[in-house]
Amino acid sequence: VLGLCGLSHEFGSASDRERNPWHVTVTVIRPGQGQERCQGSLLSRYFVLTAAHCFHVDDQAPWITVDVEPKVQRKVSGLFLHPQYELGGRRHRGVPEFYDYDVALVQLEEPLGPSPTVRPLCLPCTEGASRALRLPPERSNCAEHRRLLLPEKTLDAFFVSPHGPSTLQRRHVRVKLGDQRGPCNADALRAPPYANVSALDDVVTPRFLCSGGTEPRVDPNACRGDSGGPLIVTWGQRHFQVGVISWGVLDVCGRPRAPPHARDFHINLFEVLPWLRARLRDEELGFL
Ligand SMILES: Cc1cc(Br)c(Nc2ncc[nH]2)c2c(Cl)c[nH]c12
Repeated sequence: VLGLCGLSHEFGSASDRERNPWHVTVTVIRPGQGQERCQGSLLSRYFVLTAAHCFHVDDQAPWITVDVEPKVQRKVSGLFLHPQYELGGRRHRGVPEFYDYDVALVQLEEPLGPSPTVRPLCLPCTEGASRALRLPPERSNCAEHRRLLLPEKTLDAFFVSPHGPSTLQRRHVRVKLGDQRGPCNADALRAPPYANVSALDDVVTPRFLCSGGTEPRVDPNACRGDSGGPLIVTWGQRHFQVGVISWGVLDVCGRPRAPPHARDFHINLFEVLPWLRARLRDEELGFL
């Protein structure tokens, strides 16, 4: 087993990688068609979780590489897009890009870690997460994980942005749940590609978590290149992945004064557990 999930070194002199040992970058180089870059997270020795929209349906595993740390590039043996992901699935409803179920798993040719700079994030609804949450056996279940990690109220979380070749910056955001969820989701229709969309439900589905905006505090926004990266919740000294960065309303990344309707949308991992469980069955994660 890969030891303790979601553990990082937070002491002063720790490197960015020691603080975020689960962070990887996924690169797709399509022969003769340029390249695409996304972020991802290590969930086990062989599997990286990222966004499905980083890939085309005909992408091959040999075209994909995973950068674990500077100059450590790993080959890929498999690519698994969520079966219900379909970017063009709602074109007939005026939705040019539909990001529902925007998640993918990338399988590495060789196993990784553990090491001080390479370690998986805790995946909810696994035994590793229960241990990290320090739950007694009678509370060691998926409903309890969801109650603790994703309560129906505004939630502090963070994502990680690469800031140059070897620096990783944590961006602290608040996920708008509870009574702030509606107003956050409503801003989805302010995204330029959705100008002709009439119904909010055509774009925002129950799979999404919404962050960003200026209340109660100005949240940073994800850049397109941050897509696929993990949305992380901290519990004590341990870190848990609750979402995957999918898309945003405006491409205002990095700009300090983003408007209140600059929101980012993430796929809620609790909404894709059956797929994660099936694909990660042999990874000894101990799904609950
Ligand atoms: C992080 C991120 C990903 C994607 Br994909 C974007 N593209 C997009 N969003 C809506 C329709 N298409 C954006 C934009 Cl725009 C801002 N941030 C983004």
